[in-house]
Amino acid sequence: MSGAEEALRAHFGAGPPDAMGVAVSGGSDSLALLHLMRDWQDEGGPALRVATVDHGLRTEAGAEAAQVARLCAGLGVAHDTLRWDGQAARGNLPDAARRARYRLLAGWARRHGLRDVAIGHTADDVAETFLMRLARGSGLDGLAAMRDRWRDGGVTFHRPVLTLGRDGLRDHLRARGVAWADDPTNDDTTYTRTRARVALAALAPLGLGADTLAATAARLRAARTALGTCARRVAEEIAHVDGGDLLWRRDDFDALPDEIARRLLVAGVAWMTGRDYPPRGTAMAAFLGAARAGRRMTLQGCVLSAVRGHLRLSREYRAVAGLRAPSGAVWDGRWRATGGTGRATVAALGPAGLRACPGWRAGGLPHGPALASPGVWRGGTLIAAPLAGWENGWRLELLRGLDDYLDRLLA
Ligand SMILES: Nc1ncnc2c1ncn2[C@@H]1O[C@H](COP(=O)(O)OP(=O)(O)OP(=O)(O)O)[C@@H](O)[C@H]1O
Repeated sequence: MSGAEEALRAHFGAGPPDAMGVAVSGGSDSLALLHLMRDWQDEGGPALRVATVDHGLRTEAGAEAAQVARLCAGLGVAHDTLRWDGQAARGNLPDAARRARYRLLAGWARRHGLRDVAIGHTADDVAETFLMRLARGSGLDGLAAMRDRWRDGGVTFHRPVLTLGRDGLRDHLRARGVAWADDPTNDDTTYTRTRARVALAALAPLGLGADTLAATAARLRAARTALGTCARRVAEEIAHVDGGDLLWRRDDFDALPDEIARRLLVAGVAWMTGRDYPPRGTAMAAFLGAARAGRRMTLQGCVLSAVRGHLRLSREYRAVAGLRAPSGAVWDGRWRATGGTGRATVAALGPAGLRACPGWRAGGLPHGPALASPGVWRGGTLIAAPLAGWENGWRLELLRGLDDYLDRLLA
């Protein structure tokens, strides 16, 4: 067995799935992944099904998908082309395309009863990312290598060739006479990744090859995992949820090293807002400073305050003042009103809601969090405010609880 075959099989350990999907763009990395997986299938590895995403962004993309389909037909593997209507996307297009790709792949896998999907990131991708992050001044989290597997949308995505170099994978394809598609953006030096690739080639004579940098990034990933595990243990001890707020015991928080304290805050903000991307480093440093000083500060629509021996993270009223959702639907990404009868609307209590609910202090929430907390309204009239102590037949269910927060500390 070649080293590449061994590495690929080692990724799955003793219990590989019976069947799995492979995401193949037509580039060398994912084509080599496909061939390695296909050889394994003959020797008892998972049965394969392949998908290519046509993002509709380059004219050649359709032809490349058709080329992958032909190749799969030759290998006796089922192939599907998934199309994305990228016209609707705004903002950062490559990022939107990447997110859409994972969403489409997860949906495709679920439709075909596949719980695992392999993608072709390599050690070169890790090394290029490492250089790009160095250039941005990233710390441990940014420099750590990408995960070799993660769950999303009910599917586990695998990177079985993450420790292998691109050159070796290309040799594997050449030996089999397989041609791959070269994405023209790979030579376009307006892309940071292309410049990182060029820089990497220049660093090789120093002994700083892709494999060396990828090995360092893998060590940093192990360190990141260890810190995440410690942060989670600390949070289990000192954090709790009250209403929709997250609280940490202040004495314990103050005694934490900055690195752990920062992780507790970053995960708290992500938990509250549902955003995947952490705040910028400078903003986060200021937030940590405010936490240390017990000073009020707002970040990404969340408010940090020091109240009665606790640090309290709450939703900012301004961030949710305009949000409306029919009862039964999800409000602010994390609340659902149930139990009452008839149609109603969920919206923040705000000043009008608190006026309509004079006993709101009975709910135990401070004034700011009470303003931002959800109430149930009908035609502009408040009919229930369960978090402010007035249930009136309605319940408000928090869809992300403490466990979700704790899990984010490991992510
Ligand atoms: N159009 C596509 N169709 C199917 N799979 C794809 C497609 N594009 C990428 N992939 C899968 O994702 C893997 C990584 O590709 P690529 O490096 O372009 O991904 P990315 O996540 O967009 O990149 P980045 O590393 O810049 O975040 C490929 O090896 C392949 O398995």
